[in-house]
Amino acid sequence: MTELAIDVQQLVKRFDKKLAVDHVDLQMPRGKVWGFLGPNGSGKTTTIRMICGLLEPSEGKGYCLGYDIQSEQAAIKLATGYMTQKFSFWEDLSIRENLEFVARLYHLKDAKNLVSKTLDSLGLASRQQQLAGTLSGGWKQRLALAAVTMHNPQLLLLDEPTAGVDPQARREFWDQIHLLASQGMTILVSTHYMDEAERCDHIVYLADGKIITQGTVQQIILESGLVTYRSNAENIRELAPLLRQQETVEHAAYFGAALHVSGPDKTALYNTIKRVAPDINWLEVETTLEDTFIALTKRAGLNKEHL
Ligand SMILES: Nc1ncnc2c1ncn2[C@@H]1O[C@H](COP(=O)(O)OP(=O)(O)OP(=O)(O)O)[C@@H](O)[C@H]1O
Repeated sequence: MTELAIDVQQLVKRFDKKLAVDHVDLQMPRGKVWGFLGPNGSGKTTTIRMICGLLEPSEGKGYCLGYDIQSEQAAIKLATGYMTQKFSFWEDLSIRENLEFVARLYHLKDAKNLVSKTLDSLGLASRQQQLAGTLSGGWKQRLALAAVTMHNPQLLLLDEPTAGVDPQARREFWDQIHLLASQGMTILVSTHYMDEAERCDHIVYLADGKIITQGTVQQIILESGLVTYRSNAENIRELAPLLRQQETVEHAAYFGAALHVSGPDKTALYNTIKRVAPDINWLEVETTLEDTFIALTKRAGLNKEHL
């Protein structure tokens, strides 16, 4: 068994003239939870689809669980579970019937028992007779997770699995993710939520198809070299646009009622905020992952309106 769950080199995907994925290298060890982050359209889904053999790369090569992504797609499909952004079910079938159908698709042995076990482990047993079409977002997502893990894949690829799901359901979903990881499953999950990113062993940040940075949360924040000041002053909203125009300010963004101002040079940043907003109290705070990603996206020349 290879040590790397994913080992791809120089992956490129072009859709006509659009370069969706731009020479991506990924070496992901087994048994870890990796997070895929990046603005909308940065290439996360396209990369995931190439890794699991659903999309032919324009260039590059690689292996998923030791299988060649360009010639061994069938083996990859059996060894992975892929939860797409818009997972779908047979709405007129019950939860149990949906899972039994999936079990048959994978030719799983002793399907009835396996479905019962899966229903129990994901807390779905009490609702097994409910029609999938009548489930709320959180329950649908649980059903989707059951469907993609029932064949006991070595690798789970989850594409924004918690989008539109309430905080309680998101937390429970992440408890399941960590449980599966503790049982040896490797998990790659794309997300826009910072709290979810912080629950990953390793983060890969993409912008415009390229990997901008990767590492643990601490490494990414440290390597950004950013210093951050915060103010809760009442009139700070009036000053924010002016602060954003300053050369030494790399980003200024609200976190609730507080304004975070970040830049790479501590002295220059402090001098700037004291010049622009002299009567306001500023407190140096730890740079957050969100501060870092906003600044990195800007460094890459990718404000949202450009995407
Ligand atoms: N089948 C396709 N045909 C043409 N362009 C595509 C196709 N699939 C993706 N793209 C383009 O490739 C780029 C990357 O898209 P992708 O869906 O991989 O981004 P993403 O990071 O997953 O975005 P999101 O966070 O919104 O899901 C986008 O500009 C998208 O419009």
